[in-house]
This record gives sequence, structure tokens and C-alpha cells, in this order.
Amino acid sequence: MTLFIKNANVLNGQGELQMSHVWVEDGIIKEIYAAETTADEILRQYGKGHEVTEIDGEGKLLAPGLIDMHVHLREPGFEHKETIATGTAAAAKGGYTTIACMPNTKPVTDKAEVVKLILDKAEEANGVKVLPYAAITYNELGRELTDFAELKAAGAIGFTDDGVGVQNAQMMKDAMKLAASLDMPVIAHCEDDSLVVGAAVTDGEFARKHGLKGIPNESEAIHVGRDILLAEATGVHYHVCHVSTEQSIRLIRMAKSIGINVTAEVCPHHLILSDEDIPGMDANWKMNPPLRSPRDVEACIAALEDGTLDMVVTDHAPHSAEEKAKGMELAPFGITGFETAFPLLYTKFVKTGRWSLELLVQRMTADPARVFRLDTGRLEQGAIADLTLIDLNEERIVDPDTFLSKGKNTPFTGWKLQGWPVLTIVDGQIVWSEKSTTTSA
Ligand SMILES: NC(=O)N[C@@H](CC(=O)O)C(=O)O
Ligand SMILES: [Zn+2]
Ligand SMILES: [Zn+2]
Repeated sequence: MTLFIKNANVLNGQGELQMSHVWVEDGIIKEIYAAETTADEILRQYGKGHEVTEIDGEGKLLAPGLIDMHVHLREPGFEHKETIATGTAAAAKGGYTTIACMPNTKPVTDKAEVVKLILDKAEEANGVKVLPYAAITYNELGRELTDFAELKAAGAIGFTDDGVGVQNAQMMKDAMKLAASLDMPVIAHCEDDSLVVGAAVTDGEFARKHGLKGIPNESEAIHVGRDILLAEATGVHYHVCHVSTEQSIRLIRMAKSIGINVTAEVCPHHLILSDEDIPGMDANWKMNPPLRSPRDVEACIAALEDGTLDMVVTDHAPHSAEEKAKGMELAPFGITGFETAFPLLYTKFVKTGRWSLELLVQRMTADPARVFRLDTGRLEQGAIADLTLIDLNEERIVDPDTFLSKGKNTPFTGWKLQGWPVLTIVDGQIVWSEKSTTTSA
């Protein structure tokens, strides 16, 4: 398939938007033309004999396809929450072209056959690239290491027990040693169970007001500190999941400054919401880690800006309406993310002038690609044509009824946002489009 995307705004190397036409052939960006050459001229010259699908960018932003290195697709086992088909559809609608899915499925992704099942289902789905993580321990129980070599051979891209922390330090050290020997990363959900005390929200304003037990910041940071020492000892690439506290950031910044191989991610909700924003006992505001204090939110924003936090991930965690209806204390942790992430961050940080558009795009594309050594996330001649077209001007209200995800669990219902993805391309194929396109011979 040949694609010709005309009149799109592309970020040049200097962070400026430049009106361009992009020619895509055999899944590769063949050429990026400056807008001085008219689209018709290019078509006359190069379009002969090709079947060309023309897309009018109408001045919208054309960016590398977004990359989300932390998502829950729920299949196998929790298909009432999400499936690989509905999750990848939601991802494409959110502008994502590559997503990495967590192993807390049923069965847990702790054997090669589960990795293969996920890859097979992804193959049958819409074309969004699905990279599976495998579990560190069988059933994520923290008792016995999985067969890392076999899981790597089956296609797993890293090891994590996301959903729970690895409680035993020796187990984590053994996991890191083994992963390092296979040149694979360890990705950690940092949570020390002995400090968590069965709470649903952070230990802060909201908990005090409602007489609830709270999850303290150090339950996260204590694992970050422990694991940084273990990463130093083993040399593994250690990646911290969904960082939410100032204390974790301090430790990561220090570790990076002395050359320890640590990277980290942050979620839109931890950049935008604090526990003081929670309107009441509504489980759509419950996620793990919980919304923290305004001070932690500011620390997360500053750390993403200076690169201490490398990338944005959604931690897309769909649950059914029935599950979330159990209320703040009993409902499962997690909120959906794919279909609101870019507009949220664009509206809250770029529109307000705090971030450049370039910074936001980089933290959602080139940076995750760099950290996980993925051959995507670039918009340049010769690169793989994973692309997303985004309307930066149209304002829309977040309405979960319009989500392609089965999960409607979001705290952002009713928010008025700008920066909505309108077309998503993977390997030069349109995988999602708001409008139909025209093909000319
Ligand atoms: N983040 C969440 O609140 N929930 C995740 C688990 C996790 O990411 O730890 C889930 O699987 O629902
Ligand atoms: Zn987690
Ligand atoms: Zn998660």
C-alpha cells in the first residue's frame, strides 16, 4: 500500500511545525517533502502506476505513532474487562501504534504458551503492535522464578510482576541476574506490602477527611531504593513502573547521576490529579499507585521535564462497571487510559505553555523507543511508518460512552480537551480513522 499524507504539520528537528507532505511505501517513510512542492506535483511525478491512498492532513499534527509501555489488555482470562481486540482498537483510537501488555492475566503470562496466545490474538486484531511482558515469578506469587529464557524465546520483551511488588529482595536479585544474562529488562511495580495496610487511597488529605487508612509514599519508594541497589549489583536494565512520589524520584535521579542503568515511567493521572481532587467515594478515582499530594504531582511533572522520568505510559487498566460500582474501598484499582492520554497532556501542559509540543511527543514516542530499543517512534526518511495524525484544535468533551475500550472507568468524564487523534497508521497501513479516505489509481 502506498500512502500520501499531504498538508500535515510535522515537527522538524528544531521543534518547529513545518507543513509537509509524507510519502509512505511498503511500510516505510520514503520521503518527506516541504510544502513548497505542491501535493499535485508530487502525485503527478511519483503516483504513476501506483495505487495511492491520499490523506489530507488539513494542517493537523503528524507525529510518530504513540508508544505505551504499560497497559493491561486483560486477555486471557478477564475478557469481561477488555480483550486484545477491544484494547488494541482503543489504543489505535488514542493514537498508539505500539503497546506493551502486562502479564497479570488469567492464567498469568508465566509460560511460553500464554505469550504465544497473546501474540496470536494480536496478529488477528487491528495491526497495533503488541509487545508482551512475562511474569518474574509463577502466578506473580513471588515464590519461584519463571523460565526467562523460554519466555524470551517465545517473544516476551521483559519481566515484571506488575499488579504486585516482588516482596523478597533475594528473589528480585536472582531475577535481575538472570534477566541481565539474557540482556532483558526487569520492570517493577514498586510496592512493599508490609507498609500498605489494605488502603484504597494515599495517606493524605482525602484519607484524613474520610477517616480512611492511607497508602504511604514510602511503600513505593522503599522498593525503588532497594531495587536500584540490586540493579547496581547485577547490571540489569531496571525500569520503574508508574512512579508517583517525590521520594522515588529523588532516588531515581541519584541513581541516574551515578550511571546506574535505571529508567522510569509516569502516568497522565499522576501528572494531572492529586488526592485533593478526588470528589468523593467514587472508585473511578482509585488506582495503584494512588493519586498523591500536590507536592508529588509537581515533582512528577518536573522529573518528566528534566528526563529523570523517561516516558509517559497510561497503565490502561480497564474494569467493568459492576466491579467499579463496589465503591472506593472494595472496587479493584485502575483506570482506563488510551483514549484520553494525549488530549489530557496536550491540553494541560502544552496549551498552557508549560511544555513544548516537542517535549510531549518525545516522551510518548522517541523516549520509550530508546529505552526499550524499539525500531519505531521516529518520523524521518527511511523510518518505519508508524504514524498518528492529531487534531490539535478541536475541542471535545470526554465521554466514556464513545470509548472503544470496554473499560469506561475514568476520572476524566466531562473534561473539555483538545488534541484528539484522528488517524493511526502502523507499518504504512491505516489501522484506525475517524473519516474515510480516498484511493486513486
Ligand atoms: N494500576 C492499577 O491500578 N491496576 C492495575 C495493576 C497495576 O498496574 O499495578 C490492574 O491490573 O488493574
Ligand atoms: Zn503496577
Ligand atoms: Zn499496570
